[in-house]
Amino acid sequence: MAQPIKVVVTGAAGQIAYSLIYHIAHGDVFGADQPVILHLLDIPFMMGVLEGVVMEIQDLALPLVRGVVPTADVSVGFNDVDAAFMVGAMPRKQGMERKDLLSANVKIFKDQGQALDKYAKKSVLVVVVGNPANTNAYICSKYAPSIPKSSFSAMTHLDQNRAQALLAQRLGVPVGNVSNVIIWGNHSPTMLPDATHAQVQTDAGLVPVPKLVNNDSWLKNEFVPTVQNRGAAVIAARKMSSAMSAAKAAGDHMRALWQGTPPGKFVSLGVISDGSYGAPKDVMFSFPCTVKDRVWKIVPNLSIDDFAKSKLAVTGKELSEEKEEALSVCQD
Ligand SMILES: NC(=O)c1ccc[n+]([C@@H]2O[C@H](COP(=O)([O-])OP(=O)(O)OC[C@H]3O[C@@H](n4cnc5c(N)ncnc54)[C@H](O)[C@@H]3O)[C@@H](O)[C@H]2O)c1
Ligand SMILES: O=C(O)CC[C@H](O)C(=O)O
Repeated sequence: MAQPIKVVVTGAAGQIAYSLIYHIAHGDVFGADQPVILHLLDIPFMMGVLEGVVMEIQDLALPLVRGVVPTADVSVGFNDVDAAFMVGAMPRKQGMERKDLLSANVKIFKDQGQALDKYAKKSVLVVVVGNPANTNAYICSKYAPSIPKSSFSAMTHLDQNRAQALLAQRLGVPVGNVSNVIIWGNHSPTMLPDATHAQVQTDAGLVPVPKLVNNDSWLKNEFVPTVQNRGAAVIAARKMSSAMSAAKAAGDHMRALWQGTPPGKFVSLGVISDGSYGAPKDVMFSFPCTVKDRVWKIVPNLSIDDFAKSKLAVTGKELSEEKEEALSVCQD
């Protein structure tokens, strides 16, 4: 069996981590043969709660767990880690604007970027979940200059899963038969969920989703806003931010990075933009990607129509504005 890898989860006493830790410990993310040492980082006030989480991990009796390190000290939490789930941040509550999160959370990612730079392996893969995820990932990477920018990504896999599930429901097919839905841009209501290149596995082979849906108005006027606003809908119903589905998506995202994407399949990742598809450069923009040997590549040459182009411009502009605001918060 392989040597254990060290995996840090920040915000380890919180809602998302409570589900995410199980996925990691069970082998759903890094593989059924990959032992893990779990580094669980939270703030000093949460150390009591974290003790309870550690007891529960022990009581899971899962064979892949080879150690658990609960801590409020970044030099311990990030020490020599191979993979990092950056979850620890304030979630939006009902009545809060998404923008309220930026000033509250972005400084956490500056500090933790600096800590990753100092203590983590240089080969670490960093997935940012805490909101605003794309801009936090940008800041985290900026303050960790010794780690390649391509090792940082922001999670839009929850939006991808939401879009995939909505299409499966509309078409009356199993969700696992739908693939290659794309999330473009920011993990925010400006994102573009795009079914143009999505496919359904049928008995007759792969069939394009737009052909099966056969209703452009539904795709533009219902599918897109439903996915864009799903996070807010969950908050309105639960009075708390999505957690079980966010944890599953964080595992899906890291699994794609760690184990690669199947032939012909895309995964949406918020990654440093090279300006592909007219996106602004040097922001963490969600693109369709393939992954091989832990290296992602933006899928080239996909057709995008005028509707998509106009939406990409809006979400790109939002990301550029968020980046400027975050940089100014970090200078305060
Ligand atoms: N990208 C996505 O799709 C997505 C989806 C859902 C939620 N989120 C975001 O994930 C974040 C976490 O959500 P949650 O529901 O788990 O929140 P939560 O409040 O339940 O847990 C957050 C945890 O982070 C901890 N924390 C705060 N500052 C920290 C720091 N500096 N270092 C380490 N830990 C710290 C808190 O003490 C708490 O235990 C939120 O920002 C939320 O908006 C993102
Ligand atoms: O705060 C929000 O609007 C969304 C919270 C979370 O990112 C989600 O998508 O469920």
